[in-house]
Amino acid sequence: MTDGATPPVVLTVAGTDSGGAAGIAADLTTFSDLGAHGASVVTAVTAQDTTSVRDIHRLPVAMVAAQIDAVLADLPVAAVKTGMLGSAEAVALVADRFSDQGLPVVVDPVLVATSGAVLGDDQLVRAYRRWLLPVATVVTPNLDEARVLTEVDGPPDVLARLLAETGPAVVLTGGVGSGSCTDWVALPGEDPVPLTHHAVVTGNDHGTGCTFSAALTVHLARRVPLISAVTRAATYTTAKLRLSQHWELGRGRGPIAHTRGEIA
Ligand SMILES: Nc1ncnc2c1ncn2[C@@H]1O[C@H](COP(=O)(O)OP(=O)(O)O)[C@@H](O)[C@H]1O
Ligand SMILES: Cc1ncc(COP(=O)(O)O)c(N)n1
Repeated sequence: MTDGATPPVVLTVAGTDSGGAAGIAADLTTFSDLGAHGASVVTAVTAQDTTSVRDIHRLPVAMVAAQIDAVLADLPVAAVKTGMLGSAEAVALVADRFSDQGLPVVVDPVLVATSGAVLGDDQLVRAYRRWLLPVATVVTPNLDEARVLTEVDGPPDVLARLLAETGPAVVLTGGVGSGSCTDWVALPGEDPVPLTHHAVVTGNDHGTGCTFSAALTVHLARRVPLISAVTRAATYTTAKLRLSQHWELGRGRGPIAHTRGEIA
């Protein structure tokens, strides 16, 4: 982007993390870092730190709707991502509002926090399957989320293929092996493709999935083709993990960097 040019508008519909690692904090800093203007719709407020989620306050669905409507009525949104939606009603609302906008819709099906806290129940999982996956352009579950969504306990490529049969492209993230990570990309009706990159050995990975899906959303807003957008989002996420690799923040899984350090 050249200085002074109007940036693309990217919208996140997600929850807050009081510890500043995941959710809206991760999304807005990533949008900003990658040159997009971030709009944000808050679905839930979490009292959360690096060790746990202590409490969750879900906003009334009418307030979530009012925020979405305010943004859509005024700003030229180029792509949207969803994070923690918090209730089946919010999932249905988001599906309804974005089904006919003609925008890339990236769905990060947040069900469990890095700390292990459950952020979505069975009803929410059913709502994802019924309403939001059919509307999504790309869904970005990790292996646990893919298992919950498919109700199948298979390997990542099989789960990616199964999920892609429900409509969206799938990026099944985060198979961290010895020295490398493999994300599986599946398009409906095609063989899943593994994308492998360097793994950062760190305990500071709270907010990693949000950061990845936010970066992916910015690239899709700029109409970068999917495989290239996934590769660039993974490269960005890896650089941020490298930056915070040795940080000592919090007593649990520390945050992925949202600072602008020296990024190779
Ligand atoms: N230790 C790591 N080193 C490098 N990349 C990682 C590491 N952990 C996750 N990633 C990458 O970050 C992105 C988000 O993955 P993931 O950790 O599965 O998200 P989530 O927070 O939803 O579990 C993926 O591209 C994944 O490969
Ligand atoms: C508000 C909110 N949104 C998303 C996540 C998931 O992020 P992570 O998987 O890194 O814990 C989270 N913990 N809190």
